[in-house]
Amino acid sequence: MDIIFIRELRAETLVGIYAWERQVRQTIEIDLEIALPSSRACETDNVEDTIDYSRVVRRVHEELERHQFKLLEALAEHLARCIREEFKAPWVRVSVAKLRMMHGVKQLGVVIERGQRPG
Ligand SMILES: Nc1nc2c(c(=O)[nH]1)N=C([C@H](O)[C@@H](O)CO)CN2
Repeated sequence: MDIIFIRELRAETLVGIYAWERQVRQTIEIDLEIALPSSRACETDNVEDTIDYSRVVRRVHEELERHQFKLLEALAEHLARCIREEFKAPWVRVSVAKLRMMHGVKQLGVVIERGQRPG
């Protein structure tokens, strides 16, 4: 199985369970691992045969502009579904973290995996 990864993607978005969090954008950090439907690009050297990670980054920013969530779980689920559907990815791992939300904690967040990880 081949995987593309995107690490430490930072985005500004409205997310949180408290009223103030739905008015003030926060920086979140996203890590993605996305299984490729095939390893064809390793042979063809053609970006059309893989998932273009720059397109994924653009789509993540677009989705975070369009949608607001209370929980990081719901935000992660939305991104996982979007990536699986649009890029035909059989499996994704999505990690979403808030930075320094609590005293003494560098990051808080969730990791979800969706789909079948090819063997
Ligand atoms: N499991 C979760 N717990 C909490 C979340 C969350 O998204 N998932 N969010 C909050 C608040 O919005 C927090 O970030 C503000 O302190 C609390 N717990």
